[in-house]
Amino acid sequence: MERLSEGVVLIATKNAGKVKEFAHAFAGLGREVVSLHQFPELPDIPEDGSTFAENARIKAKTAGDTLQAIALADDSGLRTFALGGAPGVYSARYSGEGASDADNNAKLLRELAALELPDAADPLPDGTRLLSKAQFVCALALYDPATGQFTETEGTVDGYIISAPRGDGGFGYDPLFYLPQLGRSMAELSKEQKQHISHRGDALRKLAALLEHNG
Ligand SMILES: O=c1nc[nH]c2c1ncn2[C@H]1C[C@H](O)[C@@H](COP(=O)(O)OP(=O)(O)OP(=O)(O)O)O1
Ligand SMILES: [Mg+2]
Repeated sequence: MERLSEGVVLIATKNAGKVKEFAHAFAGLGREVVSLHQFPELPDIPEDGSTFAENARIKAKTAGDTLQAIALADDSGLRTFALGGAPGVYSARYSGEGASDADNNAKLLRELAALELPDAADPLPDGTRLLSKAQFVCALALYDPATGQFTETEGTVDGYIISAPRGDGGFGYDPLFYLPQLGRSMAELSKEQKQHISHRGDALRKLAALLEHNG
């Protein structure tokens, strides 16, 4: 098993989109990241918690204990107002186990269309409809196997689900998540802009503040 070198941050994730965002954020602090892609022999971690925070703790503890390294885990997802908060903690497997981002986005639009609700706000100039208020949530858990302690934060960002995808940046539900204050979808932002506004950026800044405060 590959040894973790000093100063490298272990991110307990297999999501390539998250890895890119953490790599960008930690590069600003002069740190490199490794993800679970570097440890293919580790079995998949069951995410059977009922909250984002619980799932983040499960992933951080399993990876941290197994690899005997401080581990940072991210459990995140989308809450859609018109769907009573769905897909929530089921965001990654909304359209079934092993679902692709495209499958999940298609299901989200199908479910919203089936409701036949009035739009949540006026359409965009090109006719794209704002179907529902929505929120991205990111729970972060940093776990130290030497002490058994967790440091945890949660970040959010509010927006709208739109009727047609925009942009090709980011990952997951980003092309369908519209930020009215920027007039763009999350997938139309640069890495810097996404980090500035996103649930993950929010949670990371809160984590940095907490670690600084706790010494
Ligand atoms: O910034 C984001 N932009 C768009 N979509 C996002 C974002 N953040 C989370 N999401 C969606 C993707 C996935 O459908 C679910 C996360 O599920 P979640 O279990 O936390 O991650 P995952 O299974 O992809 O990787 P892993 O558990 O190995 O970290 O929410
Ligand atoms: Mg997952």
